[in-house]
Amino acid sequence: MTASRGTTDQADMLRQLAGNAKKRVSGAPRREHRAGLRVISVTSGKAGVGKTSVTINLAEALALRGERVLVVDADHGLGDLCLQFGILPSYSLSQVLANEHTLEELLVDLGQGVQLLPAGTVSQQYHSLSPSERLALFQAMERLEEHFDMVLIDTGAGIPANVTGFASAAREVMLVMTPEATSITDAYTMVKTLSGRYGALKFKFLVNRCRDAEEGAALFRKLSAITGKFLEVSLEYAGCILHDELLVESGKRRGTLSRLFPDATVTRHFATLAQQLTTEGPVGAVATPLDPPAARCKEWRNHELSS
Ligand SMILES: Nc1ncnc2c1ncn2[C@@H]1O[C@H](COP(=O)(O)OP(=O)(O)OP(=O)(O)O)[C@@H](O)[C@H]1O
Repeated sequence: MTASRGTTDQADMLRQLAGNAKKRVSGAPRREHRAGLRVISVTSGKAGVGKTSVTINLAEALALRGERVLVVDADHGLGDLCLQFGILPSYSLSQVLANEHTLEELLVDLGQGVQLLPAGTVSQQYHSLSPSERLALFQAMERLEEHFDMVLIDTGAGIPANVTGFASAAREVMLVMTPEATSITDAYTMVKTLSGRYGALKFKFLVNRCRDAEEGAALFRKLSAITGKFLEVSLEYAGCILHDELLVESGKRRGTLSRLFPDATVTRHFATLAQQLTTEGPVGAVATPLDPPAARCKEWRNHELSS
């Protein structure tokens, strides 16, 4: 199959998929306050800044607000959520792609209204998947959409294509950074790469491990000033999470803040972040490079399929 033929086939398939998705959405019972599924990638320019901690605690805070949340663990590093929670998935993605099991069977119930899709090995192998396997993966992910209100994708760090591919698979990108010397450079590189590679135009920033709120806001102002000079992107400030040893403690105990420390200040910060996200609606929308009518209908972007 030639590349252009493959692209046409995929575009046809996507149009069909988009049509099906539309039908499902209009026919499926939806929570009244939901405008539709929201997919947010949580990513960073650098490893170890707290993506996984932010993802899982934000997921629980969202679930406590009544959202049905799916966490996609697309990080195959040490921050792998399965490793952190001591979970051994029953099936692998290759079995799903071979139609031996469904993606639903791969889901792990983390409790508190949060489900986990352990996809770490997928992101590792992502770019070795054939176009038809990638299509099968996104089709399978689409089938999950009616079960959830929010999807948070915990990606790996940095700019390898397997990381940025997952990071840009969502309409919204939340970049996590910390107040370290290299943080601004790393975040800037990530914004430049994502916007250059995928046309991502808006990002939401969360500063983690701050001393105080002013430190987070100051860091964001610096980053905005630099990106404003060199890049045509829109940045939004999500706020900051203070450095708090309770996060380390909850990680050690393989738990989460809302379960272990429901009344702690840092737990309230996550609740506030969840509240902002649910009340303000989608932010940081990513431009869609695909055929517009098909792309508009899809929350899981399939940009790789067109290449
Ligand atoms: N706000 C915080 N205060 C104190 N410690 C934190 C905070 N956020 C995260 N940590 C700690 O920092 C360490 C790294 O966090 P985490 O694994 O979430 O980072 P990550 O960005 O997902 O890492 P990786 O890139 O390796 O996947 C963990 O020990 C975690 O408990």
